[in-house]
Amino acid sequence: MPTTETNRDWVSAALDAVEEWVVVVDQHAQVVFLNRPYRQFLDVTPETSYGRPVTEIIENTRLHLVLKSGIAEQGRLQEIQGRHMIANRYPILEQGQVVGAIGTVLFHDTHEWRMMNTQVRALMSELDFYRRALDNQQSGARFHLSDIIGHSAVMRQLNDKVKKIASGDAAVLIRGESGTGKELYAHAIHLLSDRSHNSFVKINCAAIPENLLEAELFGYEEGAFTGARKGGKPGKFQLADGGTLFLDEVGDMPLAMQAKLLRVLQDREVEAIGATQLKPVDVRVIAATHQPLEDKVKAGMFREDLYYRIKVVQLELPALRERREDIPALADHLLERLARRTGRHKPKLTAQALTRLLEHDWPGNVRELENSLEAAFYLSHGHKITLQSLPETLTHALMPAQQPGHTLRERLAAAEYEILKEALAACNDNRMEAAHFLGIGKSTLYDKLAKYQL
Ligand SMILES: Nc1ncnc2c1ncn2[C@@H]1O[C@H](COP(=O)(O)OP(=O)(O)OP(=O)(O)O)[C@@H](O)[C@H]1O
Repeated sequence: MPTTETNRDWVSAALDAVEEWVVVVDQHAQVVFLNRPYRQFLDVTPETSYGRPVTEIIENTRLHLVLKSGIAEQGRLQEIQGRHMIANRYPILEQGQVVGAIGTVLFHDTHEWRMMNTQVRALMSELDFYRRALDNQQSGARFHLSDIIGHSAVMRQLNDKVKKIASGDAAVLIRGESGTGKELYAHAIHLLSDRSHNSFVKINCAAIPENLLEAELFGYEEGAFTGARKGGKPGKFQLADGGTLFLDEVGDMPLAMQAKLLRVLQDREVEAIGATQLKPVDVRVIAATHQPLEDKVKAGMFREDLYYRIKVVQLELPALRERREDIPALADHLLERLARRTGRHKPKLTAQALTRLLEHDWPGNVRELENSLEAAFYLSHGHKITLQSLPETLTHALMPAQQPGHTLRERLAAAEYEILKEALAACNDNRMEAAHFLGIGKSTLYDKLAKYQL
């Protein structure tokens, strides 16, 4: 059994062998140990340094402060003899009492640190690239119900409903404003269902030109048209066979395609373009929309029979402003995700910044929160996100009416803001109706609402 003395020698020898510089102080902030590389850099010996106050031996040290606060400091910049270093400092505890402190200097020069950081970042972005490529290839569901953040009453009710309906085969229509998490829920339902071991396939009905949508959905046979791929191509329905097909932005599907989709859903058979035979498919459909489909049905732009077929179960996702109590947890989760992706520390939101996030109306919902935090994350210095690091859309969300200017442009903007607010109130926040009421197009209204953060 080695004695305490030989143990101590052994530990000193071990600490001398590492590249990092190590310093240990007692509870009076006097040096009790400096490893050899650190002694060489400081040009001291044990005889000239041990027992002396650390502040006399190491320039800009904070070990004496760590002794007082009992709080560790990590990754701090420290300048010694004109060189910048990255230092870590930890209190040493014995039975809950601070009995000393230990400091390490990781990179002796910020250049060394920057090189390392650049390498890590390059690796992380490479990893991100391959992860995304893999996701696209598998086209699978990635998000579980547990990945959906929200403990507000409305979210708890929603999640209870999801658990009840997920296992069946009923068609689900997910409704909610843009960025509320409709796709996330589609993933979660698939993963909770009996189809989870089969494919989850997504198609965005708004993003694919009308003339290509049929081929995308139902596939084509070899020679079906000029330019058709040799061997043909399976459609999303065939790819999702046994699994789930997620029809995003279903409200934007052209009428002709709606008729074909309805037939497939009723007969459970698909006919690829150029095929002579129908093929059976077993697909559960989850559709999503940010538009009021009833209005589209009334306007003759969406088939009523298809509407009833896809909305066997309806899920209404709340806007973020209707569940503000979830904002702190969501912000924390999104910052954690950013930190993991970039290999940086997760910054903390200052109280002021958090208050601002809680006040904002979030027309773009969780996606807007995510984008705002990402911008702030890159703008912030150190470990904090302050009010100043938030994007201008949040900090300058002072409405024109609150700050009426003098110029014609400012006064017109203030009047426009008031008119929009009144129209929304008169139409119970129904944007389609408000656009109609004001005699402007829907997209013009959306642009104006975004401009004034309404
Ligand atoms: N409750 C939530 N918890 C965690 N992240 C969320 C939540 N809701 C949304 N997000 C994140 O917000 C972003 C937008 O979500 P998603 O794409 O599912 O919204 P969407 O309603 O389908 O939007 P759109 O209608 O514009 O397609 C995603 O990055 C998603 O991960």
